[in-house]
Amino acid sequence: MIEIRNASKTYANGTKGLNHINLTIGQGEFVAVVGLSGAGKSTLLRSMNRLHDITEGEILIGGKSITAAKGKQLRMIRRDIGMIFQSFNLLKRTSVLRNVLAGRVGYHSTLRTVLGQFPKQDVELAFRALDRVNIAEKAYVRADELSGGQQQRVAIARVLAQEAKIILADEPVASLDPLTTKQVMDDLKRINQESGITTIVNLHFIDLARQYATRIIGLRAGGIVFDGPVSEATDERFAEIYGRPIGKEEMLEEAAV
Ligand SMILES: Nc1ncnc2c1ncn2[C@@H]1O[C@H](COP(=O)(O)OP(=O)(O)OP(=O)(O)O)[C@@H](O)[C@H]1O
Repeated sequence: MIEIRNASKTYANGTKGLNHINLTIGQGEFVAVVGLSGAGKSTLLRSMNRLHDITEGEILIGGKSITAAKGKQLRMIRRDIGMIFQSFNLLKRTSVLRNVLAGRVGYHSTLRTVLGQFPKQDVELAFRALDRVNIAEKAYVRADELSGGQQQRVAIARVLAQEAKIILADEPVASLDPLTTKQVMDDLKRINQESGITTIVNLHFIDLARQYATRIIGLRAGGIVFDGPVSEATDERFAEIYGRPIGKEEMLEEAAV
């Protein structure tokens, strides 16, 4: 469970990224966060694993305050949270398998991981993870030789190898074409359903949000302006979230034409 209590984030230059956010997300939910560029979607996601420090309030992960955690405590909380980025964030010149094994670094000493000494069980786990996203045959290929969609699958496999309980995906499909977008979203959804991993995805396209999420959170100027099931996220509500009628650029199906 993720609990966000009265969280605000003011950047050093005075910009308000988050404005008094209160939110509870239960284990196993699939949540899409939507809103215009600059609404605070990335700030919200990155605050959840403390890539950003909030300036007010508190965030609890599984009942533990990540806001207050330090050192080992912080590392232990972060071990349960997998991140997926628009730009994949892989070690490009390194094999797919090593990239997936990077998900295991939180479980071992730094020396062991620097030397690349992962136990046999980790390697087996990494292969199982690659299998779940259908790219086990690419294990020994260099990451930068894969297509964008395949690279994002490696990033998903890395999170699976990490045995994360929460996946935070910050615009995971923004660099992908429409077909690959659907494949990656299908992978995320299947993993959410099979393993009950809480999944929070920042999405630009509202048709994708409706198709894949069970709950939609709309942000505007750092605040929550909508929080409800997909059935309530009508075009009218989206227009309220965006502060204007929804346009073609917010629909994958139309943007793809
Ligand atoms: N490092 C930073 N320093 C100052 N302001 C920032 C910083 N990062 C983000 N902001 C500002 O905080 C607000 C929220 O940005 P954020 O990136 O979270 O929005 P977003 O909804 O994810 O938008 P996008 O889809 O464009 O990434 C914006 O006004 C943005 O300009």
